[in-house]
Amino acid sequence: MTHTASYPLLSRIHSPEDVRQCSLNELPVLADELRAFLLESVSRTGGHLAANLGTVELTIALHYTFATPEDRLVWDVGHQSYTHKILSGRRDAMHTLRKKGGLAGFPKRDESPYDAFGVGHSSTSIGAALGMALAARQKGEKRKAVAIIGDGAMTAGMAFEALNHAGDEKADLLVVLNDNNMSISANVGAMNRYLARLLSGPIYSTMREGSKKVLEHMPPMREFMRRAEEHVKGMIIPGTLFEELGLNYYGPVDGHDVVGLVKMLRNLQAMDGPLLLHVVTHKGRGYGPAEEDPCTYHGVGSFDPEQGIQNGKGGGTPTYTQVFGDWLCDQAAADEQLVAITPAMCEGSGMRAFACKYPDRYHDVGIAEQHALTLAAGMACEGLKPVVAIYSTFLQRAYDQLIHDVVLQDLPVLLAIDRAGVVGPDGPTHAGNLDLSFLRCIPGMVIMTPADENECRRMLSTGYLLDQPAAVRYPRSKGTGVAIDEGLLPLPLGEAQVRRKGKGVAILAFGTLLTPALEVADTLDATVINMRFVRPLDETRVLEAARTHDLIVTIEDNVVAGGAGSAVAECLARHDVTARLLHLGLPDRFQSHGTREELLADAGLDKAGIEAAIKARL
Ligand SMILES: Cc1ncc(C[n+]2csc(CCOP(=O)(O)OP(=O)(O)O)c2C)c(N)n1
Ligand SMILES: CC(=O)[C@@H](O)[C@H](O)COP(=O)(O)O
Ligand SMILES: [Mg+2]
Repeated sequence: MTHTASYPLLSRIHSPEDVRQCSLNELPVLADELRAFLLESVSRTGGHLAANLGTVELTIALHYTFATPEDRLVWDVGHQSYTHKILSGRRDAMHTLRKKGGLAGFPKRDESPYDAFGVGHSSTSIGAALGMALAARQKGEKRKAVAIIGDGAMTAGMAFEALNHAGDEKADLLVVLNDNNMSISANVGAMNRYLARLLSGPIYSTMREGSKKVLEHMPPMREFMRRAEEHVKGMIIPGTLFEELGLNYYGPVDGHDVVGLVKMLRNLQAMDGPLLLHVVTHKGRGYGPAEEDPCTYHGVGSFDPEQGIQNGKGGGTPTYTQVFGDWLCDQAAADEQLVAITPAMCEGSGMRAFACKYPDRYHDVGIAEQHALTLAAGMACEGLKPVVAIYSTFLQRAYDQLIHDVVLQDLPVLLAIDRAGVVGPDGPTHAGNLDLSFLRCIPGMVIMTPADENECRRMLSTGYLLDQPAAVRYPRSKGTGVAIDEGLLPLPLGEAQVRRKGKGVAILAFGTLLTPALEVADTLDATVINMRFVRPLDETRVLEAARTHDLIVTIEDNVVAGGAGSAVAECLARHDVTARLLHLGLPDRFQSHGTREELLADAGLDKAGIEAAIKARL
């Protein structure tokens, strides 16, 4: 619960309507209280901290100015929407953030009428807000649609596709570009440099104070624009890229001056047509450690704000991500044709060491998954050996590029698919539950599911050495603690491994669920086969198991529909072998947020669930 003593003004706010009752002078006080509340709350629950600290004033100003929820606020990614959640009636539930049954980490349409659009993946805001604006126009409804998008999210093709359309449609849309000069790590690309030029160039430097004053004192914008539109815009920033795309550009303005923001937004509110407001913010604002190191404070676990996050080396069992990062450096040392590509997820994918060691062979393409795949294809055409490290959920966006540009041309690109299967607190937008299903149907792909970290390393070597497209998919978790080979030894392609010989039941495990499968097998005296490859499937082992056991159980951390178990069923059907089959996997619905362990247990994929399901079938 919020302590009234600590947050006297914030504790009076139960909805945006209450915000709108505040005087302008109270808004900076509200911002201070919100920032303190955010730090206190997120340091306990974990979540996305730095981006939220940076958008406090902007969020207050938006709710203060616009008639939400009638006017639509569409947050891009949504990792910066905590102030929005707090102001729209969810303050007292913030302690449940990202926990099972609690508030989602992103805006979600069924969580609140103020969440105009469900998000999690980047760069959808302009398209969605444009859709809402066009719908309002068609229905004859007068309301604003506002997209709030970061400079990182602005690097994606989707954002440009929507801008291109918006400028042409002349729809009633406001795009607020929240420019903090950061993605998760440093932002990249020519667009980023262009935005920096807008901020540092002589025009902005000399006009900054002047233009701010012009805007603060100008009469209501509609009237003003009628009188001198071109003149004023010319005074602020002439000829921006956004103007060329058909949006009226305003700014850059200070995103931490809440009163100035309100005045600016009120002016823009009175204008029609597509507008873009360039707002400059500081990621991590107000909390020293996060201001200095916004990357570390982008997404945090719980920590003591007095101490800050302690980045000890930690030792212990490595995560699959770390295993990939180590393998990448070792493989790069062994082969100078190796190049590595990330769509803006350097740290999350374990590539920081590689990026420092091999800067010329490291390519952060921005939030551009589609481009990442096609770029890799182009490099492979010229004899390089690209490794694309990508989260399972974000690979969904590059599906056509994978099929059309990589696999159809049989190019040797290795996908290191992290965050496969159950992910956890980020919820369904970030779940990697579908990849086996959507990869398995692509002719010519090799798909590997390591059961432990050593196998992960060996599978990466296997995929790398193949002269064809290959994928290794691994979860967001620590390994099992097995010893890891130092070399770069491949595995025999398409060969499963019998891990336990039993009778009656044969468990065919794909990936890290081998561990609970082995535990269950000890109780049931079942055979366990570590299948390793979803494609090519070890058909010999599958057929043999079917012929010598009463029940075949397939286990995977992918949805059952179309997953690895389906591959087994198809194999049996193809060979006209009849067997009793039990498919264990993720359910045929989107799983909500919670810890990985909770979500696996909910799906019946912990030891107890697996055992119960098999016994029930027996
Ligand atoms: C399609 C997709 N790719 C990658 C991500 C991971 N991701 C989340 S936030 C983020 C950085 C966004 O930068 P920006 O829009 O500038 O927001 P900031 O964190 O700086 O406020 C990235 C890469 C994502 N959510 N969606
Ligand atoms: C919002 C977003 O997409 C990322 O910040 C994501 O939450 C990172 O997830 P990991 O913590 O698994 O790297
Ligand atoms: Mg940013």
